[in-house]
Amino acid sequence: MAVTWTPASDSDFTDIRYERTATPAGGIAKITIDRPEVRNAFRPQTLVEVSHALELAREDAEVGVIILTGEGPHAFCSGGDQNVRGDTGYIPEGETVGRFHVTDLQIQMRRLPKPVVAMVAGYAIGGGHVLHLCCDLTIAADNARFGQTGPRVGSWDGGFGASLLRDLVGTKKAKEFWLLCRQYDAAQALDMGLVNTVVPLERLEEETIGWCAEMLALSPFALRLVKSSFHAHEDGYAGIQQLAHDANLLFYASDEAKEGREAYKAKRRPDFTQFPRRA
Ligand SMILES: CC(C)(COP(=O)(O)OP(=O)(O)OC[C@H]1O[C@@H](n2cnc3c(N)ncnc32)[C@H](O)[C@@H]1OP(=O)(O)O)[C@@H](O)C(=O)NCCC(=O)NCCSC(=O)CCC(=O)c1ccccc1C(=O)O
Repeated sequence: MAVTWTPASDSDFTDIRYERTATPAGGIAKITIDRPEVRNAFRPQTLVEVSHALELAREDAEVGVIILTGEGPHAFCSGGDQNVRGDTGYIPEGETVGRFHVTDLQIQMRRLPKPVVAMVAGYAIGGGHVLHLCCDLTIAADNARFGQTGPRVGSWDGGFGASLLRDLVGTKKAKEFWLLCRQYDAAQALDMGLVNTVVPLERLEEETIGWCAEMLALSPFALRLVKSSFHAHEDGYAGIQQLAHDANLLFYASDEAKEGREAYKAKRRPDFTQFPRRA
C-alpha cells in the first residue's frame, strides 16, 4: 500500500521529521531520525524530539501505530553521536554537563500503549540497535546490518541492550554481539529472531505499512494489553504496574467500580452485595 505522509506537528523539529498518514483502518505516525550525514546518530536534541513526537502520537486519538525509522537507505540509526559525547554523557548544545537522554526514551517506547515498529534500512548499530530492540516489531530491508559497538568505543548497555537482546537471540549470541562487536546482516538477523521479516529495500515502507494496517484492524485495547503483558515479565515491577493500570482502566468502566465512585460522591456506604464473587 503506497501512502502519503503529511507533516503532523507545529513543533520546530531540527533532527527528526514527524509525519502522519491516514488509512481506512486508522492513522499511522512516522518518526524519522533525519541526520543522514552521521548515519542518523542521535544527539540529545534528537532524542528530545523523538520523545516529543512519541508523546504527540500517543495523545493523537487517530494514531494507532507508530513507525520509527531513519532517513535514507544507509542507516536506521548509528547510536550516540560521538562528536557530542563528553565525560559526563552526551552534552546538549549550549550546556556543559551531559547525560544519557536515551535512558528515558527507551522506557517511554516500552510504556507507550500503541505498537512501535522499527523500519530498518541499513545500519542499526550501537544505541541505534538498542532503539530497534525497544520497538515492538522490526521490519528490515535486505541491506540492514545489526550490531553493537560499545566495547569498541568505550561504552555498553547492560539494560535493554543486553536483556532484550538475550530474550531474542539467547545468552551466548547476545554475549557474542557485545563481546566481539561483530555486525550481522538481515538474513542472519531473521534467522536468529532479531527481526520479524526482511524485504527488498524498495519494498520496505510498503511492507511496514502493511504490517501496521493489519494491527490497525485489530482491537486497540487488546493490542495495548498484549504489549503490557509481555513487558509485565520483562520489565519487572514497572512492567507489572503498566499491566495492572491497564486492567484498572477497564475496571473503571464496570458497574462494580462505578458503585464505589458513586457511593463516595453521594456520601453513602457502597453496596457491593449486588456484584458476584466470581469463581
Ligand atoms: C554506522 C557505521 C557502521 C556506518 O559505516 P559507513 O556506512 O562506512 O559510514 P561512515 O563513513 O563510517 O559514516 C559516515 C559519516 O557518519 C559519521 N558517523 C557515523 N556514525 C556516527 C556516530 N555514532 N557518531 C558520530 N558520527 C558518526 C562518520 O564519522 C562519517 O562522518 P564523516 O565526517 O563523513 O567521516 C559506522 O559509521 C559506525 O560504526 N559508526 C559508529 C557506530 C558507533 O560506534 N556508535 C556509538 C555506539 S555507543 C552508543 O550508541 C551509546 C548510546 C547511548 O546513549 C547509551 C548510553 C548508555 C546506555 C545505553 C546507551 C545505548 O546504547 O543506547
